[in-house]
Amino acid sequence: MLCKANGVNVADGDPFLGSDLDIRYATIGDGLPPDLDRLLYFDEHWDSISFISWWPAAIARKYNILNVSFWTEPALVFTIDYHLDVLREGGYFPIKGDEEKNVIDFIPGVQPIMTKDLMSYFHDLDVSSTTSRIVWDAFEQVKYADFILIKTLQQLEHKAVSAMNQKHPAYAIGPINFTKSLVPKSLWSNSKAPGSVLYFSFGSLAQSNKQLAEEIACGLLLSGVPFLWVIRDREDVFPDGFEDESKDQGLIVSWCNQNEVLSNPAIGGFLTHCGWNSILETIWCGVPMICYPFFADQPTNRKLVVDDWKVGINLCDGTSVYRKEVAEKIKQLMSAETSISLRDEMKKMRMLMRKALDEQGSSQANFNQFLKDLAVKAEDYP
Ligand SMILES: O=c1ccn([C@@H]2O[C@H](COP(=O)(O)OP(=O)(O)O[C@H]3O[C@H](CO)[C@@H](O)[C@H](O)[C@H]3O)[C@@H](O)[C@H]2O)c(=O)[nH]1
Repeated sequence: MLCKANGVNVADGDPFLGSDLDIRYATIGDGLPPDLDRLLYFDEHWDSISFISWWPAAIARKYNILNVSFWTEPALVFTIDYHLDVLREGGYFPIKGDEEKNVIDFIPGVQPIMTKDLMSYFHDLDVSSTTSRIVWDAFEQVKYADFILIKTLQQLEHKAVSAMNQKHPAYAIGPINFTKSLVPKSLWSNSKAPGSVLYFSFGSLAQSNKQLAEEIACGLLLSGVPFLWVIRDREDVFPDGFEDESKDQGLIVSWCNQNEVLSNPAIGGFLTHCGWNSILETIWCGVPMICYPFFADQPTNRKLVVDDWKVGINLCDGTSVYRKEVAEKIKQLMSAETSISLRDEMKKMRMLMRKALDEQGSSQANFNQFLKDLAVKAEDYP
C-alpha cells in the first residue's frame, strides 16, 4: 500500500514522518497574550482566529490546489455542523427553546439527539455573534474541501462517518499523535498506589473560575482522594488555605505532559472539560472520566462519554456544582467497587482504539486509503 511503502503510520506521532511527501507545518498564533483567559475573552479569541474558517478554501481555489480539511472533533459534532443549513432552515440554529423541538432526529448518521446536548453555539440566540458567524462560515467553506479527515475511530462512530461519506470523501483517521509505548518518567504519582490518583485539567483554553475552583477544591478535600491538578493561573482562585491544607493530598502544577500523566498506573480517574483530544488520550490510557463541559463541542462530547459509551460520569447532575456532590462523584469514580461497569466499558474502548491503530487497523487503513485517493486526485491538478 502507498502508505506502507512510504513508511507512514498514524500511530507514530506525525503521520507523515518518514514519508517522501513534502509536508510542512506552521503554527499560527491568535495574536493574544499567551496567559489571557480565552474563555473569559472568548469572542476576542474567536475573532482573532476567524480567518482560519475561510482562508483554506479560498487559497485552494485561487492556486488550484487540493484542499484537505482536518477536524479534531468527533464525527458526531462534525456531521451536525455539516448540516447547519438544514438545521437553520428547520429553526434549530439557533435553538429557540421551543419545547416541540427538543429532539433532532433527521441528520443522516446521527441518532436522535436532545437539543440540550448540542454544541454551545446552538444556544446562542444572536446569529451575528462571533461564534455563530465563524461556525457558519467554516461549515459553508468545508463543502469546498476535496477530502475531510476526522480525528475519530470508525468503530466508535461508524454511522456518522458512513453517512458523511455519502456526501463527501471523509476518513476516520484518529487518534493520531500518540506514541505506542509511553514510558512514564519520574512523577510524583509514582509513589502512589495504582489507580489511586485523580488527574484534573480543563485543557488549554478554559481556566477555572473562582467559584467553580472553590467548590472543586473543597470537594477534593472532602473526598480525601489524592489528586494532580493542572491549573494555568492559580492566583486568587483557590479558597484560603487550600494549598496548605492539601499539600499531603495533592500536587498542583501549571502544565504537564498529559499523555505521560494519563499513562501512569497511579492515575485512576480524570476530571475533564471534555476537550476531544483529552477524551481520546484518556481512552488510549483506559482511564474513566468525570465530565464538566464548558462550551463549543464539549457538551456533545460529554454525551458520547457519559450517555453513549458509558465510560464517564457527570460532575454534577443539576446546573450548579456543589462541593458535597463533587466529593461523592470523585469517590464514586475512584472506587473500584462503584465503578466496575465504567472500567469494563473503558477496557473495551481501549482495546478498540489500540486495534484501530494497529498496522491492519481501521485508522491506519483509512489513512492509507486517503493517501491513495489523494494521489489519484492530484493527477488532475497541474
Ligand atoms: O497540562 C496539560 C493540559 C493539556 N495538555 C494537552 O492539551 C490538549 C488539550 O486538548 P483538548 O482536551 O482537546 O482541550 P482544548 O485545548 O480545550 O481543546 C479545544 O479544541 C478541541 C478540539 O481540538 C475541542 O474539543 C475543545 O472543546 C476545545 O476547547 C491535549 O492534547 C492534552 O494532552 C497537556 O499536554 N498538558
